[in-house]
Amino acid sequence: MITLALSKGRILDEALPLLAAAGIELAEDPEKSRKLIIGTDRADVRIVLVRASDVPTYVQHGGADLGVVGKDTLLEHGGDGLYQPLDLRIAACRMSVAARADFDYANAVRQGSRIRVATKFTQIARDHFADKGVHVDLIKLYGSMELAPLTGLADAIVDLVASGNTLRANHLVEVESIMQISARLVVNKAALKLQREPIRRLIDALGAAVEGRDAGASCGTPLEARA
Ligand SMILES: Nc1ncnc2c1ncn2[C@@H]1O[C@H](COP(=O)(O)OP(=O)(O)OP(=O)(O)O)[C@@H](O)[C@H]1O
Ligand SMILES: O=P(O)(O)OC[C@H]1O[C@H](OP(=O)(O)OP(=O)(O)O)[C@H](O)[C@@H]1O
Repeated sequence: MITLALSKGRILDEALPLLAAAGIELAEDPEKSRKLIIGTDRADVRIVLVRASDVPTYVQHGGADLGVVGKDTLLEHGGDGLYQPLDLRIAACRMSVAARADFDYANAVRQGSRIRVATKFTQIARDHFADKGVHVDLIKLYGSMELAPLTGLADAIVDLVASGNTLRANHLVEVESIMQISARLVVNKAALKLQREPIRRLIDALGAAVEGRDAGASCGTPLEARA
């Protein structure tokens, strides 16, 4: 049996078409069911539903053989015991620094001021500001980061940005992009040794599904617009 960990919401929504293209259909709709273990049309593959931030933990400790997880979550957790064979290019967004329009971030950086930064992504933020040589006081939050600069809790935030709608709705501006983010397939290293053939086949099928989807998406796009 191969166990794949997924989280409900955007990862599940965007992973399902890839799984289908790789020949795996879920036996029931996870958004409608309260079940946490969902079978598939393949007797040797099952899905476990966990919180997005728990996916690396499940895979690292063998609660699942594989998982789909955002690069942000993976960097925060650390990659110990995990093999990362595929960028699935789903749940795409970027990690950015944002602040109120009246906070002069560039000037604060230039002056060497200490900046108060609120974020759920403390590891990524710490590494980013250390690389830049910027002094920061990090304030750990678990959600609604956008509120922090509006209430005076922080000068800036480090958060995920996709359309930019959340920042705009809260009158914040993106002042620096840290990195592009997308979801990765992660595999338990020990499981890969023990079940090499079936797991390898699944990785290859998902890799082909990603390539097929992206080749299909670029068909019909004018050549000059293709990346
Ligand atoms: N607005 C967005 N657009 C596209 N991808 C996103 C967006 N926000 C987050 N993501 C990506 O999707 C992943 C899963 O996000 P999701 O909102 O489902 O879980 P979460 O709320 O961050 O996790 P948890 O429930 O464990 O706190 C994130 O880790 C990130 O990689
Ligand atoms: O640029 P946008 O398209 O507005 O997307 C960015 C928002 O998406 C994520 O939140 P999400 O919707 O996942 O809510 P959550 O963090 O509360 O789960 C992220 O934390 C931002 O708030």
